[in-house]
Amino acid sequence: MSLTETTPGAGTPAGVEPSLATVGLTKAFGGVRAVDDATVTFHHGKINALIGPNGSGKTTFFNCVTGMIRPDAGEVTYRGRTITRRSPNRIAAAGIGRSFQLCRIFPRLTVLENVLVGVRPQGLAHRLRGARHGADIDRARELLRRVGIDHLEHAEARDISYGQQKLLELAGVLMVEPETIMLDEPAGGVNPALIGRIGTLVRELNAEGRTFVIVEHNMEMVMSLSDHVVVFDRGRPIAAGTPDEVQGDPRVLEAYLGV
Ligand SMILES: Nc1ncnc2c1ncn2[C@@H]1O[C@H](COP(=O)(O)OP(=O)(O)OP(=O)(O)O)[C@@H](O)[C@H]1O
Repeated sequence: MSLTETTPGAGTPAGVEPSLATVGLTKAFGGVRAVDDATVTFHHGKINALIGPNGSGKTTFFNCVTGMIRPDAGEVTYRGRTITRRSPNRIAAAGIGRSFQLCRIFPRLTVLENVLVGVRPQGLAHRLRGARHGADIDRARELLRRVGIDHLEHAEARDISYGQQKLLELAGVLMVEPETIMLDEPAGGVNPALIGRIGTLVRELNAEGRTFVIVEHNMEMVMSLSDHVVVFDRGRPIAAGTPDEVQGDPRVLEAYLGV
């Protein structure tokens, strides 16, 4: 029996190129196996979603694959190359950008400065100094325009709405031109109008060639946006496929509803 048949989420259909992938990824906190022997493949050039009930290990999975925490066991590859246990900077340099469940912005910096600090991986002061090149500023402004908050360029980040902060974080991620973008709950705590804008941006950026891996609880967004959905329960994938396939999967209903 192939890996695809035994492990939901592990395989890639014919004609699909693997993007980010894990084999046997495991991370425990004390007695809790937050990610438990997870073998998952996301698809290059597609909008992938990672869903699952609260506490099923999605954020821990993101943190392991982006180098924020060290997995206890398992392999992470990106487009066929191993990136297991690399530092977050090296993983970013490999082409993977990410956002956080609770926005990571500098509240007392302006909106424009927040985008500029994404350009350089060193300390904050150095990043700001180094980023004051005209070309970087032009690009930061262009990205703010793109996400629709250019009118807020001089505002301090703490003074804009939470949804606008999510858009700001996305602009910061785009500043380093990642090939693959991982978003942790882009719609969480965001009003419906801005959720719509985030969805449209994801679609546009995907049409331009960027791969997405999105953790999200908003099922309407996930099902309307995604090409490929992986479902986690208790730290491991229990189903994977198109939105229609996973919605009809009894294992998914059981995980969500406990039926
Ligand atoms: N730093 C930590 N220390 C101890 N336990 C942790 C830590 N981080 C996560 N956990 C535990 O690991 C499990 C998975 O948590 P995780 O946040 O990865 O799930 P999630 O699917 O992202 O949840 P949610 O959808 O609620 O954000 C939970 O039981 C959580 O309490």
